[in-house]
Amino acid sequence: MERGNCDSDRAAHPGVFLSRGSGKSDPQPAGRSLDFPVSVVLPAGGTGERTGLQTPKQFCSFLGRPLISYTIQAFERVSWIQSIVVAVAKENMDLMTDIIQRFQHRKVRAVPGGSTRHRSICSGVLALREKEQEGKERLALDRPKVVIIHDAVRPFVEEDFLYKIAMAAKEQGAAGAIRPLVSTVIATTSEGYLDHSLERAKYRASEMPQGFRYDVIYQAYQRCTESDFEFGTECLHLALQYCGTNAKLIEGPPTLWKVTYKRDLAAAESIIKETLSRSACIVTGGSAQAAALADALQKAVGALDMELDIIPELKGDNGRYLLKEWNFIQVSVSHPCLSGVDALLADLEAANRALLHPLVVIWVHLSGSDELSISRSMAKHVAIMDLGSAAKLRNILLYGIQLHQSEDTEHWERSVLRAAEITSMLIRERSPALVGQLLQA
Ligand SMILES: Nc1ccn([C@@H]2O[C@H](COP(=O)(O)OP(=O)(O)OP(=O)(O)O)[C@@H](O)[C@H]2O)c(=O)n1
Ligand SMILES: O=P(O)(O)OC[C@@H](O)[C@@H](O)[C@@H](O)CO
Repeated sequence: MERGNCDSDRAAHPGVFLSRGSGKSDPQPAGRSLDFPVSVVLPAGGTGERTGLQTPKQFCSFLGRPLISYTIQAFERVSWIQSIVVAVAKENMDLMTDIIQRFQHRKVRAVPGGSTRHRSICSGVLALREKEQEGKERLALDRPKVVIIHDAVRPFVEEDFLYKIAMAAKEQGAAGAIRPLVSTVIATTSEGYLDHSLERAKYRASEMPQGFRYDVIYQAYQRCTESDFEFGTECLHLALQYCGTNAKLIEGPPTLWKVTYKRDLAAAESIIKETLSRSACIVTGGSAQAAALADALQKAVGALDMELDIIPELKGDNGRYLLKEWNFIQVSVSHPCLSGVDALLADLEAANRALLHPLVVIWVHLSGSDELSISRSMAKHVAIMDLGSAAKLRNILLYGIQLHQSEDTEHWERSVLRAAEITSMLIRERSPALVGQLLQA
C-alpha cells in the first residue's frame, strides 16, 4: 500500500500557495539552463534546540529578514528551478505563509513538516506529486525529474554547485555534497572510553544540497522503516538501502555549512552584512567638484576593501545600478540641497529594491566656506532627519556626512579619509540608530 504520508496521522498536504507577488527579486543572473524539471524541498520544521533560543533558527532575522528567506532567495534566483516546497511545523504554517507573502517569494509553497527531519523531507517530496495549483488556475508544472533537498538553515548556496548536484542526480539517481572532516571520528565503549578511531582521510562530512531523481527519493520514502523516519539523518543512505542507488559525492565549497548553534547565527549575520557591504554607487550629479570629491572618496574607500562606482546620474544605462546595488552615495556641493537624495529615494522605491534588504543611502555634502550660518546648518540637520525617518519606513537607511572645503591639503585629505571611514562603517553596520544623522568628517 502506497505510503500517503510521513507521519502516521497526517494526509499529504497539497501546500499553501500564495499569489505570486510582483516583487522584484534580484535580476536573474545570466545563468545556465537544464532540459529537465527540477524542484526543491527545504526542510524547515525543526525547533533549533541547539541554539538555545525560543525562536526556531530558520525564523531568526538578520537585517529584518528571516534566515529562511535568504535560503529561499538563493534558490528562487536560479532560473532552472521550477518550484520550491518548504516543510515547516504545523504551528508555523501561518508564519511561513506570511514570510512568503511579505518578501514576495515566487515559486514557493509551504507544507506541514513532520516530527523528524526525514518526515518533513518526505512531506515535501509527497507534495511535489501534486500538480501545483494556484487559485483556480492549474500551473503547468510537471512532476520534477530531479528533487534537490537542502536544509533551510544553510543559506549560502550557489547556482554553480546546485547545477553540479542536479546533473549528477539525473545521471546517477542521487548526488550529495561532502566536505573534509575537521575533527577525527572516534568510537566509544559503553563505559565512555575510546574504543577506536577512524582514519580521517577515508571519511567525509555529508552536507547539503543533495539531489535525487524523483522516483528514487519517492520510492526510498515508500520503503523505509519507521526507525529510519525516527532516527535517520541521511537521505543518501535511504537511496542506497532501499533503491540500490549509489549517490555521486561532490566536494562542495566551505559555504555550505549549517546554522546549528547560536554562534552560527552571528556568523551568518556577519557574512550577510559583509556581502551587502562590498560596493556602492556614488552619484555626482555631474559637477566637476562633486566628481573630484567622488574620486578622492573612491581611492580612500578602496584602501578599506570597498569598491565605489562613480556615475553622474542614475539615468539611461546607469539605471541598472538601481536593480543590483545595495548602497548609494549622493554628492552635493555648496548648496545643501537634498533634491538629489529625494529623487534617488523615489527611484529606489519604484525599483522595489528595499524589499529584501535594507538599502543604504548616504548624502555627502561638501559645504562651502561661506556656509557657516547656524540657521542654515540647523535647517540641513532637520531636513535630513525628516527624510531619514520617512525613508526608514521603506527599509531605506539614509545617513548624512558633511565635509568642509579646505585649502589646507593635509586638512582636506584627513577629512576625505574620515568621510571614507564613516561611509564604510555606515554601509557595513546599517545601524538604524544613525538614520537621519548628519555626521561631520
Ligand atoms: N522535524 C524536523 C527537524 C528538522 N528539520 C529541519 O532540518 C534541517 C536541519 O536540521 P537541524 O539543523 O537539526 O535543525 P533542528 O532540528 O531545528 O535543530 P536542533 O536539532 O538543534 O533542534 C533544519 O532546517 C530543520 O528545520 C525539519 O524540517 N523537521
Ligand atoms: O543532523 P542534523 O539534524 O543537525 O542536520 C542534518 C544533517 O545531518 C544533514 O543535513 C547532513 O548530514 C546531510 O544528510
